[in-house]
This record gives sequence, structure tokens and C-alpha cells, in this order.
Amino acid sequence: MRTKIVAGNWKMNKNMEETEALLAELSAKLPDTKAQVIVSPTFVNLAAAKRSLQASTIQVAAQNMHFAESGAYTGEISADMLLNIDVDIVILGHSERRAYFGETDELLAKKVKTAIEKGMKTIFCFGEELEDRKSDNHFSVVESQLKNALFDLDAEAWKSIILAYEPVWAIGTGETASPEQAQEMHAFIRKTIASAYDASIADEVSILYGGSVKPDNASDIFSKPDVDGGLIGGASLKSDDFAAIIAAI
Ligand SMILES: O=C[C@H](O)COP(=O)(O)O
Repeated sequence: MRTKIVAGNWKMNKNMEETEALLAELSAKLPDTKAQVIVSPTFVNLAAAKRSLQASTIQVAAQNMHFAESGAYTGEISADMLLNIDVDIVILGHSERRAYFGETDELLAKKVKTAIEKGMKTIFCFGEELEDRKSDNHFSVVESQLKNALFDLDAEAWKSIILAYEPVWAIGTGETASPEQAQEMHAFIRKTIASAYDASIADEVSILYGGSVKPDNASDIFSKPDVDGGLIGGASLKSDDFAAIIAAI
């Protein structure tokens, strides 16, 4: 049985007081769920989030990290720094990191490797752009993103990987992939992993969908057999909306 997960990526939103207030609201409204719920505030608010959630089942993830142990990397954050404040989940490969900060599959492979070595869980994001889908290249783009960043991992490492398929054309646009499009791609991802490794790894990895998930479309998307939850952007910034999405799983 795969773990169901709903994760909220807050991106560059919410100051410390707003972080604490949103988490207090969310904790009060958290529906009864077996899903793993994760929130991902900005780096500077991770410690405050951990404090706010001390008595909660809600987990905290970072939105990025560097691959190096430490050193002269101005502005960067290491795995050990995250672990030092008890943050052991990291989002890597988000399309905004790829598009605005030049993160490549090769760089992401290094980051994932570090996360695994440090005992962290990775929410690994990937997905095609609109032109890829229009030109019917979406499957090959996704396959190469997975292959380049993840397929050097050993089988054991996959226990620490959560996948998040996020078609770039659906992120923050209000345009969601249809539940059928999400299911088709998630099934393809599982098949690709089964070919590279084996069926049990493919069956066990949780694959989240991300891209304009809202309270009114969440249950249709989550009802698909290969969709194990969501990575939620905008709608995770409002406690009512995020709680409704969690309730839809
Ligand atoms: O990480 C989350 C995704 O970028 C989705 O964002 P969105 O729900 O605002 O479309």
C-alpha cells in the first residue's frame, strides 16, 4: 500500500508571523486523514514551523538545498543545516528552480545523491513544458528527466524518494491536467521505473500530481489509481483550501 501524501509548497510566501498563524489554523482544521501532510515554508521560517508543529503530525520540508557538505557557497543551505533543525525532507527539481535558477538534471542528480546519503527524503519534481506536450514529446521529456537525475540510484535509495509530476503548463496557471492526463503520465512513470529497476520499486513509490490543484478538482485527480496525492502551491497558502484538499485524498 503506497503512502498517500499531500504537500504544500509555500514558495516565496509568508513571513514568520504569517507562517505561525497559517500553521495554527491548519492544525485546528486538519481533517482526519491517513495521508502524510507536509508543509514547505521558506528556509528562514523552517525552524519556526518546526516549533509550531511540535505536537503535530504535519511534517516540514525545505524547498531546496545544496549538494555540498559545507563551504564557500554564498547564499546556500546544506543538508546538515536542515537536519540540525530536524528537517529531513527536501523538495528538489521544482520547475521554478530549473527555469529561474538554471538547475539541470545533472545538478539535481548530485543534490538527490546528497539527500540520500544524509538520510533525507526527497520530493523530486519534474514535468514537461507546454511545447513538449504540443509536440507530443511529453513522455520522452519526463523519461529523460527521471533517467538523468534518478536512475543511477540503487534500489534501496528509492525508499526515500517521493515523485511529484508537475506539468509546467499547469503550475500557477489555473489550467490543471485532466485526471486522465495525470493518470496516463503517472502510469507511464511507473512503467518507466519498472523497466529501469523492477515492478516492486515502481509499485511502492508515491507519485504526487502538482499543478493548479484546488479544492474543487482535488478529489477527481486523487481518485486515479496511480495518483498518490498532490504537491500544492497556491491553494496551500489558505488553511481552508489546503484542509479541503487534504480531505479529498
Ligand atoms: O509546487 C507546487 C506546484 O508548483 C503547483 O503550484 P500551483 O498549485 O500554484 O499550481
